[in-house]
Amino acid sequence: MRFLKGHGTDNDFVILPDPDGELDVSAALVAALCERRTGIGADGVLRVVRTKLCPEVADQAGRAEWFMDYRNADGSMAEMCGNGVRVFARYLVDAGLAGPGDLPVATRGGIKKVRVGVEGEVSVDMGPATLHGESTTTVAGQEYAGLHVDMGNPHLACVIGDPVVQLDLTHQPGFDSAHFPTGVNIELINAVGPRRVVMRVHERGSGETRSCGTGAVAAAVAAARLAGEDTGTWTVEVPGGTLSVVLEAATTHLCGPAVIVAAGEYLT
Ligand SMILES: N[C@@H](CCC[C@H](N)C(=O)O)C(=O)O
Repeated sequence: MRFLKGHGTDNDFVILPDPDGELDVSAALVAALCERRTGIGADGVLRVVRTKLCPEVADQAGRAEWFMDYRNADGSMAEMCGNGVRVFARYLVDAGLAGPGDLPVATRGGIKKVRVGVEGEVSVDMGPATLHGESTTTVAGQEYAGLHVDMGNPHLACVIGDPVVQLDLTHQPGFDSAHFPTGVNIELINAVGPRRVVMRVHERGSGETRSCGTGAVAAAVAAARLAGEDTGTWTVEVPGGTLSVVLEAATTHLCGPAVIVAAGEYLT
């Protein structure tokens, strides 16, 4: 099975080219691919398939040729992946399957318009953030309050006073499963300067990752709200690098590096 490997600020993905929809990508296969010792190793899988071949997103087929079939490292499906869609677009352009410029990509969270050049950073119009009130998480016995931000997928974005670099995120943080019945991505955030935050994230289905694009937008939204702002450009520092988030009245944008680093053959 042919694969490529790519990442955006160290949020890494196995890319499976499947233009004609021939692969049977089970949850077990995804988990095996993502396993860091016995597999290729990744936070998730991006299957690259023509939208018209996928009944679950058939309504998007007239507007986006390619569907990002995203899976978390445990094999579960997610609606959206902000870093993933930027890496996905980088792959399409590098492979000659799409031209540089504005590229619509179908996702379970709807069509996302990605702007990708022949080289350089990749940005995406992430759509509006939807707020659903507040909730709490518990990390190593400490409870933190946060904002439920929906970016197509669910986030609990917590701006906290404790230094996030010192948190132990090796275990699943506690959360209110009545509030988040399908699970949640949890961001722990420090406001460190004007429109600048430091973020760590524990992702649903993948554990702690070194970056999360939808999470970065959720973090900017939560920090902006505390600052009494709802528009502006925010810098989000994650363990894997730096992302830029633009908050506008009607939408949000995410920008940062997205690179393809390897290609090969998976043998089992
Ligand atoms: N890393 C992604 C988010 C991937 C999906 C998430 N784990 C979920 O289950 O919702 C990003 O860059 O947004």
